Amino acid sequence: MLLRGVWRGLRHRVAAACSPCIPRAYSAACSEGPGSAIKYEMPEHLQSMPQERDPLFTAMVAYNYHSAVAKLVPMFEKSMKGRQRLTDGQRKHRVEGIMRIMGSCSACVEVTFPVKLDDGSFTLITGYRAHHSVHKIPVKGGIRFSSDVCSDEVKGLAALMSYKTACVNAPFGGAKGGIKINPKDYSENELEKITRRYTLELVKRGFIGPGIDVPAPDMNTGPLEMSWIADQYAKTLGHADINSYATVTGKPINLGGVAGRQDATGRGVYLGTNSFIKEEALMQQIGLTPGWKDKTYVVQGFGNVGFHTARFFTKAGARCIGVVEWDCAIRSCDGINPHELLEHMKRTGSIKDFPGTEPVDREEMLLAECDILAPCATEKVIHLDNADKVKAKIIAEGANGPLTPAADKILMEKKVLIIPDIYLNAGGVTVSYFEWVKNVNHKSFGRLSLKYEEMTQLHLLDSVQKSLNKSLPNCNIEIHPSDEFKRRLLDASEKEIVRASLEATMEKTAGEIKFMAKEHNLGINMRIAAYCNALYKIYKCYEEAGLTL
Ligand SMILES: NC(=O)C1=CN([C@@H]2O[C@H](COP(=O)(O)OP(=O)(O)OC[C@H]3O[C@@H](n4cnc5c(N)ncnc54)[C@H](O)[C@@H]3O)[C@@H](O)[C@H]2O)C=CC1
Ligand SMILES: O=C(O)CCC(=O)C(=O)O
Repeated sequence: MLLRGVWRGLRHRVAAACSPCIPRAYSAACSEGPGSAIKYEMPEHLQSMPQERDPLFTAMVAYNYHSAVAKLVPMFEKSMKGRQRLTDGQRKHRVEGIMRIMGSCSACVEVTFPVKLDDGSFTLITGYRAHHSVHKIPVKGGIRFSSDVCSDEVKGLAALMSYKTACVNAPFGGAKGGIKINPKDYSENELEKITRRYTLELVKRGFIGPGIDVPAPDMNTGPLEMSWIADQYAKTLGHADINSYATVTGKPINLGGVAGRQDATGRGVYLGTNSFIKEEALMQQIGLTPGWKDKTYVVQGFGNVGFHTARFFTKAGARCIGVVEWDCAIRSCDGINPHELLEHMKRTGSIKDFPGTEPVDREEMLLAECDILAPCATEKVIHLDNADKVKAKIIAEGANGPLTPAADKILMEKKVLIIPDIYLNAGGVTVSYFEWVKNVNHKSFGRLSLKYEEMTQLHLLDSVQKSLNKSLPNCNIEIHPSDEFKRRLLDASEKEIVRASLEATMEKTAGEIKFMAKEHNLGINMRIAAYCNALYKIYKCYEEAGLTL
C-alpha cells in the first residue's frame, strides 16, 4: 500500500522533471513488448535525425542518447532483476523512470543584467547555466563566451558533460554555461565586469559552489576568467568557506590551479587517439596502418584544444598539413609547425600569411585528403551536406558536437573511424577533477609524498645491493639507478602525477569503450559505444541511489 503511494508520487515527479524536448514521445518509446520486457524505439520526434540538415543541438545529443539506450535496455532490465522485493511491473517502471531522467535536463537558468561599459554607456548581457544529470554532485562543465550561446546550446552541452564525466569516471554531474557575447567587442575591464556579474547571478540562484556546480574554461575563456569567477565567489557567498576556490577549475596555479590543466584537453585528444590508432585490427578495418608515422592531419580551430592537439600529434610523428580558423585556412604539404604558428598568431592576431603556407578555402581544407581530421572549434561543422566529401579516415573530436547524426551515418558508411567527443576531449574535465580534489584537500599532489617516495626507492636499491653483496661476498656489486629511473625520481612533481593519471584514465576508458563496442556489436561506432559506457554507469547510480527524494 505504502509502496504504491510512493511509486505514484515518484512517477509524477519523474514526469515533471523531464525536459520538454524528450518526454512524451519518449514514454511512447517505452511500451511493453513480449513478456514484461521493455520494447524500445527511438522517439518519433528524433527519427528523422539522420536526414536533418541543421538539427537542434539538444536533439542531436538526445538522438545519440536514445541510440545507446536502445542497446542497453536488456542490461538495465537484467541489473534491475537484483531488486527482488519489487514486482516485475515496479521494476519495469523503475527502469523506464531512470531512462527518462538520464536523458533530461534538470534545470537551466537564463540571466540578463546591465553592465556599464568603458565609454559610460550601458548594455544588457544575457547568460545561461544548465544543470543536466544531477546523479552526482557537484555538476561540472565549462563556461563559454560566444554570440551563438543560447539555451538549446548550453542544455545540449550540459548533457554531453553528464555523459562525458561518467564515461571517464569523473565523479560529477553535467553542466554548461555561456554568456552571449563576442569577447572581441569588449575591453578586458568590461569582460571582467561581465564575468563577475554573471557569477553573482549564479550565486544568487544557488547555481555555483564547490559542492553544487563547478565551472571551468571553454570557448573564449581561460585561467583569467576562471580567476575572476573564483575571486567573485570567494568575496561573496564563499567568504567564510575554506573550500571557496574549489568552486571553479582551470584557475591559474597561484590561485589553486593544478599543473597540467591548460594543455589537458589537447593531451587527452592525443592520448585517446593514440589508444585507437595503435590497434592493428581496427586500423586495417579503416584502411590505415597502425601508429603515427607518416600520418597527416588537419586541425580546425587553433585555440586551446586545437593548438595542444596539434602539438601532441606532431610530437607523436604526424604532419599537420592544414589549419582552419574562423576567418581563413592555410595549407602546407611540408607540414606546419604548431609552435611557430602559435607565435605567428600571437604576433599578428591570425593564422593568415604564416610563412611557408598557402591560403586555401576553409571548407576545402576541412574536407581535404588527410589521415586525421581534428575538429577543435565548434558544433555541427560536419553535416548532411559535406560529410560525404570528407576524406580523412579518422575524425578526432576535440570540439563538443562537431558532427551531426546525419554526418555520423554517412561517415560510418564510408568506414571512417569517429573518436567521439564525450571520450576524446574528456582530458579537460579529468584534470579539472584533479584540480578540484587538490582544492578540497588543500594540498598539491605529491606535496607530502614525493621526497618520501624518492628516499624509499633509494633505500630499496641500497637494500638490494647489500643483500647481493652478502650472498656474493667477492663480487662487490654496485647498483646505480638508470638515468630514466633517476629522472623519474628527481623530476617527480605534480605535473608528472597529473600527466600519468590522465594517461591512465584515457587508456582505461578506451578499453571500456572497445568492450562496449564488442558487447553490443557496434563495429566501429565508437560514439554509441562511449554513450553505452557512460549511460550504464549513470543508470547504476540511479538504480542504487534512487530517483527522487
Ligand atoms: N577548453 C577546454 O578545456 C575544453 C574545450 N572543449 C571544446 O573544444 C572546442 C574548442 O574550445 P577551446 O579550444 O577551449 O576554445 P578556444 O576559444 O580556445 O579556441 C577556439 C578556436 O576555434 C576558432 N574558431 C571558432 N569558430 C570557428 C570556426 N567556425 N571555424 C574554425 N575555427 C573557429 C577560434 O578562433 C579559436 O581559435 C569547443 O567545442 C569546446 O567546447 C572540450 C573540452 C574541454
Ligand atoms: O573542465 C571542466 O570541468 C569542463 C570542460 C568542458 O567544458 C568540457 O569538457 O566540455
